[in-house]
Amino acid sequence: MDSEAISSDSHVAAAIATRRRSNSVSDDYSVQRTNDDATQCKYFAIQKGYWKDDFIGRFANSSANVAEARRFPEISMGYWARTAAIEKYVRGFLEEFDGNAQVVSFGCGFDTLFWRLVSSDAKLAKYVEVDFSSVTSKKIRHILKPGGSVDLKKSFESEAVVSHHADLHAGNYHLIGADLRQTSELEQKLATCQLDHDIPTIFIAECVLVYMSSNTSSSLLKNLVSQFRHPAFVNYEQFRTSDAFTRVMEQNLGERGIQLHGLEMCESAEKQEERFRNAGFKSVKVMDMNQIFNQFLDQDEVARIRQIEMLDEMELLEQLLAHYCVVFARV
Ligand SMILES: C[S@@+](CC[C@H](N)C(=O)[O-])C[C@H]1O[C@@H](n2cnc3c(N)ncnc32)[C@H](O)[C@@H]1O
Repeated sequence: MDSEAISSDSHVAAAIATRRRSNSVSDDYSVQRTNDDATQCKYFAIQKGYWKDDFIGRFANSSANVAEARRFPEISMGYWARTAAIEKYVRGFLEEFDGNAQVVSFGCGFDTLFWRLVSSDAKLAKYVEVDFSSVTSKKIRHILKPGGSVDLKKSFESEAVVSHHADLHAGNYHLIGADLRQTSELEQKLATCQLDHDIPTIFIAECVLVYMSSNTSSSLLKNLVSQFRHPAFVNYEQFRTSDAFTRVMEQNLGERGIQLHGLEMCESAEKQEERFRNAGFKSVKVMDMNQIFNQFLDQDEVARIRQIEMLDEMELLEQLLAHYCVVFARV
């Protein structure tokens, strides 16, 4: 067979594989793997000194090399800004209610915010993390594995009880395996965490809602407003999605079998506002990551971040930050 035929065959095969993946469980598998990317990028940025996290080393693969494109300073700055912004919103919320408040993290991946809060003596009533069972079971293994210099179990109020390999309950910390798109499965699993529906509760979705259809994420938000008396929501995801930047990103993700089913909600601040207001949230603030970087976050910290790896030009960073946003919504 000549080389052209081989290459066109492999093109066809790749296209068929992508189409198959997009409508099957392997689509979910590819989405779950985005957690590995986020963890490795955060681990890389932390090692560079962008921020301090004593816990991520338990979850990251310290021997894996981060792809060159993910080692650009712009990428590390973006990860720093998103982590810092979410942490600031959550800490502010917990302080506002003197710790008598709960945190629920949807699509938590290997996020370490629970440990960062507890180790800094932040007060909270309950912390619940949710992800696909295949992700939570891995997270549980990392939490419980012996050895290492940091013992994650030390942060728990009581001994960890694991069920079905995918759920862990330990005092005020809970990690549960559930598909956020499956309403009754999610509600059943959340019920095992005995959340108090009457106290203030902040929900986090860091790069998660975009993987679900707009209808599904909208009904998830509506359910929260109807079930919790004082919910707040901090959402980080793509933004300004109708230009070439997003098309290239979509194409790259598509080649890895990842579809962004909820991208239409990320088009503009108006779309985000509409989604949260329709779900019953009364106040909705949308900031793109340039605003987060230059106004919302501590400017001494921003100055320190800028020194770590000096950029020759700001255009790429500004372009990247313009395509992500944080939404903070309250009832
Ligand atoms: C890009 S990763 C982000 C992980 C973490 N929030 C962070 O920012 O480091 C997306 C996460 O959302 C989870 N996720 C996406 N769709 C989900 C669903 N329908 N149900 C449960 N988890 C989901 C994935 O498994 C993955 O862990």
